[in-house]
Amino acid sequence: MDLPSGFITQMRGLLHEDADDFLAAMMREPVTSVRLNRRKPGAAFPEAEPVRWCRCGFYLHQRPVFTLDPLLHAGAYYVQDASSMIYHETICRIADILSHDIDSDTTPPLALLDVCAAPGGKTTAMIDALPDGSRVVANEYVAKRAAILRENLAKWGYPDAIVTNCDSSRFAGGDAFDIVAVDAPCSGEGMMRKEKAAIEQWSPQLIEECSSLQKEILENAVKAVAPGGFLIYSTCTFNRRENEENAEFIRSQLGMIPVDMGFPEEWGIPRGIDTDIPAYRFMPHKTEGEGLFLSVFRKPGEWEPKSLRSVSSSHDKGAEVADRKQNPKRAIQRDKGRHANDREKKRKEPETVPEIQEILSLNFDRSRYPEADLTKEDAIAYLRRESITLPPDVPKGLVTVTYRGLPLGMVKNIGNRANNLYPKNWRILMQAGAAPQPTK
Ligand SMILES: C[S@@+](CC[C@H](N)C(=O)[O-])C[C@H]1O[C@@H](n2cnc3c(N)ncnc32)[C@H](O)[C@@H]1O
Repeated sequence: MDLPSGFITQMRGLLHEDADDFLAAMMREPVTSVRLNRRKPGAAFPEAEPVRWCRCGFYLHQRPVFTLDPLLHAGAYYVQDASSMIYHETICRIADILSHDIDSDTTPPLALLDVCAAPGGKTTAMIDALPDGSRVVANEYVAKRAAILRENLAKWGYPDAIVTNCDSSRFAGGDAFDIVAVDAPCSGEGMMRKEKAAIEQWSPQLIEECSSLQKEILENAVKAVAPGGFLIYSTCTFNRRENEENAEFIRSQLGMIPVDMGFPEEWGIPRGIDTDIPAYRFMPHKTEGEGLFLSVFRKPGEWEPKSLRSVSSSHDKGAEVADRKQNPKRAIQRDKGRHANDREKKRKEPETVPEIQEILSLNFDRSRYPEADLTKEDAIAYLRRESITLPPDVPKGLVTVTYRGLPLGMVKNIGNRANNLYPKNWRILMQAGAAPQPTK
């Protein structure tokens, strides 16, 4: 792997005597890590090593063929770079600050907006650190990526999360959210070990373009933060222009107050470079994981735990929130159609097939349908959308299929076989038997 010479020069200028160690670490293979879903327990990785800054994160010695693990599709864990898992601890610490503010031992449910959310790694990490009942809006600007985000969040199962597909300007104003996260599109220098494209696309001009897009997103995002609420700004790049300089922009131009998250020294996370703003830089020669810059800010004003308005509570409604803003007339007509559909559906019950989002949701009423727990082989066949055969004692009709007790989806059991109702566009294409890869 040849790093761009301009990038090497930039990093030598930033890191001085540390630069050789950094460049050597950039040549090493990335490590594989996973984060467990605290609300869907069931996954276990024996011999995994804990990630210091995330109690539910683990490094693996081997990279399993994740696609062929039904527990991944059930939402029991997420494959995530260890550095990004700092979002979990960041939300834990923000929640502590907020409960302290109101002299309470517990944090009330919060409203959180993730402005740049796809594919959903940081959203799911934040969800796991939020108190139950918190409302989450996960937004993604690129429509195709929003579809992946919707799938990943559905699998994670948190019921009070919605997905939107908007420009960040849609959120400017309203002061509605206790926490707003901007994990900004960036030049991706921190991903060079994992993604060849990050090397190929690198240029000083790209850094400039990213830096100004980030400022635009940040200006909008800050307007969505409630008084006394928090803004988290992160990138997966190393240059100061997109990192410390934008953190300075947030403080001086957007009037936000930097907050030190106080991560312990023994976690070994380097601080920001040439700045008095408390910021963290995950660097591969210091911390096990890819590059990440993180800084946290607070909006001036008194925080009140009141921000749970105007955020609806199902994935589907979420899509409509986005739609409605673009075309209110069409949304109203669709509403009329929906009420008629609801009546029709009621008449046809119990044949109505629940949406996959509902089946995977932690709120799914599992007593509504009989369940069949699948072997790993059958679970993979199910995820491939093949028809499977259930044991003879399973009732005919709609059946929830589970793997190690976690719902995967539904089938319509007709006795000698069961028709597969897994969503077409979610089906896995990989054949069984692919070999795991060593990671270190
Ligand atoms: C660093 S990625 C987000 C990764 C995500 N937070 C995660 O942890 O899984 C940045 C995201 O910003 C999106 N994006 C691109 N252009 C954007 C824009 N103009 N406004 C907001 N987001 C944008 C990208 O499509 C991408 O999904």
